[in-house]
Amino acid sequence: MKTPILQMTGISAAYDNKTVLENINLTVFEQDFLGVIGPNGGGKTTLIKVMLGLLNPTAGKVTFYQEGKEVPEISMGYLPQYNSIDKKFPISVYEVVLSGLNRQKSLFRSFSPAQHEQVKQVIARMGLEGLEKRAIGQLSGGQLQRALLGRALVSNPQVLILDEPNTYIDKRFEAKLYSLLEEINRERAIVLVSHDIGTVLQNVKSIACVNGTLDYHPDTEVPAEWLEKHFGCPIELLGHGNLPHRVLKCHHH
Ligand SMILES: Nc1ncnc2c1ncn2[C@@H]1O[C@H](COP(=O)(O)OP(=O)(O)OP(=O)(O)O)[C@@H](O)[C@H]1O
Repeated sequence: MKTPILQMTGISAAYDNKTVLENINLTVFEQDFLGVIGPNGGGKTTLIKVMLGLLNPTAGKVTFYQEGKEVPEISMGYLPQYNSIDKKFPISVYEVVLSGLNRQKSLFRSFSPAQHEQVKQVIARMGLEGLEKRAIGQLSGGQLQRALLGRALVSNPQVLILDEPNTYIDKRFEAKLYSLLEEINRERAIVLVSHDIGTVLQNVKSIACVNGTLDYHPDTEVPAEWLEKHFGCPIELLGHGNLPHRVLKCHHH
């Protein structure tokens, strides 16, 4: 039996009266690995902003659960889109990861020794030892991604939300990211937004396709017709490694 931790019911969202999401229903379960796919501008980032409470919906509600009981909130870690990061901001790797604990710190107290220990452990887990003092502007894309993943994870959130993490790194490092995510998913739910349908289908447990409205698929045995219908593009099934995966055919919008 799957236990829900986050439920969106009848959610609509808009910017300046322009509706971008309409009547969305979606449940994220404990240990879920939900892939959010959809065309450019379809509303994927808007969906996770509503999940995170960064954008108020114009209709509907988001409900959170812990051990099956409704609670006012759950802890969520967030890896934002690459282009939303100010790489000139003068902050070190250590400070970036530490900032993931800001919500757990009382206003006029400094961080506790236990919290600094948590930061050190996460930095080691992300393979960033030795880079603690380096400014984020002097990191490679992959290192910056791991620092921000560390920030998202350091508070031990119940859900980890990643917006297009593949844009940080080149293809060679993508496999490393996904094995790290597989490990993280043993401890918590993950919501992954990505353009890359092929990679998503190989790694996630369930799929939501967002294009103004949302269509949910409870597993990754997604028929090509379903993807074509909801993604709005023709899609082809390809053999790739041990797993079949689907890619977009050449097409024009
Ligand atoms: N802050 C904003 N103000 C006004 N309109 C916005 C804002 N953010 C997004 N939009 C618009 O809302 C729609 C959905 O955007 P959103 O970023 O959620 O889509 P997306 O599916 O994440 O796109 P992409 O795949 O390109 O990242 C788009 O038409 C976009 O132009």
